[in-house]
Amino acid sequence: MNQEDREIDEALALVSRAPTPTSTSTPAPASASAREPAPDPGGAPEQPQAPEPPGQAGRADRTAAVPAPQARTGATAWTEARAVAARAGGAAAPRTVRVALGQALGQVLAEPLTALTDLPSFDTSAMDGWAVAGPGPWHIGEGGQVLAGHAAPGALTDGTAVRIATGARVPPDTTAVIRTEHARPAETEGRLYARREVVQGQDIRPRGQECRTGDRLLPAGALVTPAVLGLAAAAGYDALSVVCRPRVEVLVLGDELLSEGLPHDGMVRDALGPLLDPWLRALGAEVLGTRRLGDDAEALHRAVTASTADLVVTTGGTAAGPVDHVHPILRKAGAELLVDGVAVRPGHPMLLARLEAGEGEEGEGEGGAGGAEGRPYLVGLPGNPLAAVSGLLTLAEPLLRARAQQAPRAPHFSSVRDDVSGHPYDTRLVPVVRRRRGRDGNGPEQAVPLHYNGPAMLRGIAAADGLAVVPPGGARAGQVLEILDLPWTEGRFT
Ligand SMILES: Nc1nc2c(c(=O)[nH]1)N[C@H]1C(S)=C(S)[C@@H](COP(=O)(O)OP(=O)(O)OC[C@H]3O[C@@H](n4cnc5c(N)ncnc54)[C@H](O)[C@@H]3O)O[C@H]1N2
Ligand code: MOO
Repeated sequence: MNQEDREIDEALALVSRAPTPTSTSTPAPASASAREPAPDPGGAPEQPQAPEPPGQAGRADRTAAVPAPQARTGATAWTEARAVAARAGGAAAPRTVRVALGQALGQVLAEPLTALTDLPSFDTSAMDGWAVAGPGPWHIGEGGQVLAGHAAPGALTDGTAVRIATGARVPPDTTAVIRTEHARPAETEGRLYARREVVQGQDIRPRGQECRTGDRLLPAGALVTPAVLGLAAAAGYDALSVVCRPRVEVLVLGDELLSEGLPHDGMVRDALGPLLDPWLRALGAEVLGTRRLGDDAEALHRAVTASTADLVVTTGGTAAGPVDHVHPILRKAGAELLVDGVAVRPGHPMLLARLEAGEGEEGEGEGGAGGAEGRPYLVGLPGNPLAAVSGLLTLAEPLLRARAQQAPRAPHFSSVRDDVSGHPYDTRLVPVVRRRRGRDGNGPEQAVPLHYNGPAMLRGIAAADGLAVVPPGGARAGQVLEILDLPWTEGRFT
């Protein structure tokens, strides 16, 4: 490891001493000092209480030897949970809306983008220079110059030339454009000579070269990127039909949460309200609001049943404690649990439920929030902050993407630099940073597992580029793992 790596490792508190794949606690980072608490595993699963499968200790590749998670816990397997969430999101016909171009960024086209005009819409000069007709030398016409944005110029007669600007309409009967630097005007003679051979049609962009009116430029479902906005504008659009952003309401539960200042008297700062709103927006949602409800079951029931959102996201209250109200209120609200616990660490108490249609929503048209298949959903995120992030990426993201008609994210893979400990039966999601090997940083890319990845910690994820999907039993250094990109680092692992 070079000096720069060492410094960054220290700053990010990377795992630089690799844990063994089967250990249930990871060592403190190499940079650990007296400032740090006594070896906080900071990442080892907190509850791998099930015994290691006999005779397998120390092996990372023993996935096949462990019983199916369902058989052990009733929890849904991680990949299946994501698939269930995606199916739920895709169940409803999409709502669509027409928005001004400037508002369409990041949304998905509800209709194909069809050219409203030929592009270019007239024969265009590709260069600053001279429009010429027929073979040279050419008589320099009296007509001045042809500029972009001006009305149709008159036709060129054979043997004449006229100055022309890039983007200007080419006069009818022009046979070529000669770039300024390839032309020699003899002002006294009133003639233009070419410095090199002139090819018929050179530097003229013919009308319709890029598309003809009615050509399909992009399919429905394409993501509106800045480039798509540019293309749409060029093709004549002032507004676009897009799939509506899924509406999400966030309900933050817990009497112990503070919204400002330092933690005190057993109270902690709400880390999830500030995190979820922008993260959900980055996933393409319209966040209707974030409300703090404390541990009030009645208020939670009212908020869930009255919500007009497509997706209600709750935080905390998913476990079986005395004030964990999410399961009881879902029962009371007649909700259908689609996922009740996932075989993933952290985050295993996460859940997904289909709610009854909200009041006044039943009559909405096809694809409305209350349509037969358009019922709203609830994703219950565990209260531990990294567990909540795990639930967000496992359940909320696939559901929102499908609801917004966005294609599932293409999986990325990267090899891990260090051994990563695993849960005996469950998938682990571990924050990683991207690094390139080699002195000049031009070697193959690697994912470096970060320390401080315990369920209650955000220190690792805050420094991360993605989350590595660690199979049951862990992974060895060099093993290729799927990496979940974070919305703000999308594509960095490609
Ligand atoms: N007997 C069992 N207890 C627990 C289990 C279990 O299987 N059996 N699972 C543990 C796991 S794993 C998790 S994760 C949590 C999930 O608990 P809840 O979803 O009910 O969350 P809470 O109890 O409300 O809170 C847990 C923890 O997180 C803190 N928290 C909550 N909300 C926030 C927030 N907005 N910002 C920051 N921190 C938050 C809260 O203070 C607690 O410390 O259950 C375990 N228990
Ligand atoms: O430990 Mo809990 O895995 O979901 O945070």
